[in-house]
Amino acid sequence: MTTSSPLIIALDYPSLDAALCMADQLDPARCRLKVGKELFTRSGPAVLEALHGRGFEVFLDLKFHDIPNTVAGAVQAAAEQGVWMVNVHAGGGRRMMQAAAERLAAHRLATRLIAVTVLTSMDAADLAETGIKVPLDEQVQRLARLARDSGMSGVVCSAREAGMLAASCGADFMKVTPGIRPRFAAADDQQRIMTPRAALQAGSTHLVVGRPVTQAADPMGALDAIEAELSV
Ligand SMILES: O=c1ccn([C@@H]2O[C@H](COP(=O)(O)O)[C@@H](O)[C@H]2O)c(=O)[nH]1
Repeated sequence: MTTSSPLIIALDYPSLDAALCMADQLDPARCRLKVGKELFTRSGPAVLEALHGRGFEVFLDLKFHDIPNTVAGAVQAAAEQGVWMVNVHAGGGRRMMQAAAERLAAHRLATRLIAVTVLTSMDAADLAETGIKVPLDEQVQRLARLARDSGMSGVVCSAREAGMLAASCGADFMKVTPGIRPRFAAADDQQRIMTPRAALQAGSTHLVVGRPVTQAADPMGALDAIEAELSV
């Protein structure tokens, strides 16, 4: 089932059972689901099969970052398992991203392919410590343009950069934004955060929400509150 909702719920759980317990409370008409490194490393492709069987579109968030041939093979493997979207790190460079995009095209695989710019858990000081001395916004802009020119359908960025990227890369270029924090939620390890409503208004095309829902005392109540905020 496909949905018009911008919400992608991050199933960051240590077991398949825990992830499915949450998925069974959710509705594929109301959100997509994200499978990340912890859950996939624990459960493998079985989790994709289980979520697809329940009608969900799945974003496989493994952030591939390796030599072009390796990443192209990994992206192909993900797409052949029917995921809606998969990602790589834009820092892997043009030839890596192009190889991945070309592999999908060569096999007529319609999975969306996007690239991570600067992790939402990082601030300017974190970035500088890695040796990147330009302002954080400028680095996000540079990587987003490189991703677009290398055949990506969009990027992962924070909602704070979504407006800037809508102007430079176009409204249709996907701006998938984690670091979404409703007013009732803690920031946790996220540095560049925004509320759901502000993120959509800023130009995010998709909102990734994990702990504010999955770790809430009342997860469905938290999701209802987020949806209510978005529909105001
Ligand atoms: O820059 C990035 C890229 C990916 N993520 C992932 O999104 C979710 C966010 O979860 P929260 O619990 O809402 O913080 C998580 O799975 C990350 O791996 C990101 O946060 N930032």
